[in-house]
Amino acid sequence: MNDHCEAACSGNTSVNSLTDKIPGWNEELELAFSAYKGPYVPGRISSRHKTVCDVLIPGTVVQAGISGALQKIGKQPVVGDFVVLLDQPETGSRMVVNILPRRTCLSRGAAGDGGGEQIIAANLDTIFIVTSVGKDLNLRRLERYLAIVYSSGARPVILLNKIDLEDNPTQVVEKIQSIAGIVPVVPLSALSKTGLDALSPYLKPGETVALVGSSGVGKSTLINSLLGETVQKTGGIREDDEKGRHTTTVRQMFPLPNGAVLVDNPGIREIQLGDSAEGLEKAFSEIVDAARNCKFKDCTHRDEPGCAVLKAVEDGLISEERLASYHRLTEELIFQTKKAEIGLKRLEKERYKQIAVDIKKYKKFTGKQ
Ligand SMILES: Nc1nc2c(ncn2[C@@H]2O[C@H](COP(=O)(O)OP(=O)(O)OP(=O)(O)O)[C@@H](O)[C@H]2O)c(=O)[nH]1
Ligand SMILES: [Zn+2]
Repeated sequence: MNDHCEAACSGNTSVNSLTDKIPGWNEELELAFSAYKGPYVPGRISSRHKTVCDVLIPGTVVQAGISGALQKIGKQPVVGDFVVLLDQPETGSRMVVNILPRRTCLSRGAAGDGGGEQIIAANLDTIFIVTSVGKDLNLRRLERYLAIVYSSGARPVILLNKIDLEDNPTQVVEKIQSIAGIVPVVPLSALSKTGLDALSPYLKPGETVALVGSSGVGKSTLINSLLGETVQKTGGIREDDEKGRHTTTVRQMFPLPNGAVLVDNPGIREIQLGDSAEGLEKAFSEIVDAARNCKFKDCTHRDEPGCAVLKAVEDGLISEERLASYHRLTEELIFQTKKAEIGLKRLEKERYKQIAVDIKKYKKFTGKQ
């Protein structure tokens, strides 16, 4: 009996054996997968290429295609997805046929005219928002990341890296904490490996953790330090491994010895504010709380009379920068939503145009006017 068949067919023991072999596997997934029998095996997407995926199955990583049925309904497996794989070793065919329910979803506003959302990773438990001391530290950028991470459903943790270069790290942590609310801020040095112990509560067995943050803040260095080996190139020079090549296996999931897993790929690194209305509210919860007392329900907190948010700014309870940042991100969100709507309307218009052409053709064909 081969490894994955053993895992898929061995009844009650399968949850445990799969938890060991597919990081993040749990009873809920087991239940969702129980509908599948026979040549189906469970797996987790460790890397996504244009038309194929690398799938972690018990004991190994295999490459698989995506079933036509799945593509037809517009379901695209992404890094971190738990999937159902139709495995037929005798024909050498492997196909992702379904995606098991996602716990969390990291998305971004899709590039291009259509607007809309694009899911880039799934089932992330925690996202480390990495920043570093010095000129890279930008509170406004952190607020943006917080909004994105909140809306993904993952738990945000801010890492302040390169504290070996800072005389007063506590002061910098306090500054960040002023915008982070209840989100933990962890000072560390990825290079000299100080402070890494504070990450262990988030790197428990079965947990999936991704890293976001600007170029040069030390994400690759941190991954290498946590893994104790050089797996990611550092120094900001990165090859484009995904360029149309389907055969290279780009490592994007890095299992830690204890069973936790780090996820790192360019798509996650480059996230932007997408459909993050809910995340924005969580990232600016003190503004949302104050706004409950505004006189007008649709108050924009700019110049309305009876605005409780402006009053809180006046009283020094909320900083002007925070409110300005909230306004800026809200505007951005409205702009993106409008862009998406315009894209949809245009599609609709094109569809109607086509219908009109079809009707004309039909009338011509039947001789009716
Ligand atoms: N002094 C100091 N330097 C660090 C630390 N962590 C990373 N660096 C340096 O910062 C530079 C950038 O580090 P990377 O790990 O490549 O940064 P990155 O976030 O992966 O950058 P991209 O790959 O461009 O996204 C390298 O020269 C690292 O050696 C640290 O804790 N202290
Ligand atoms: Zn108001």
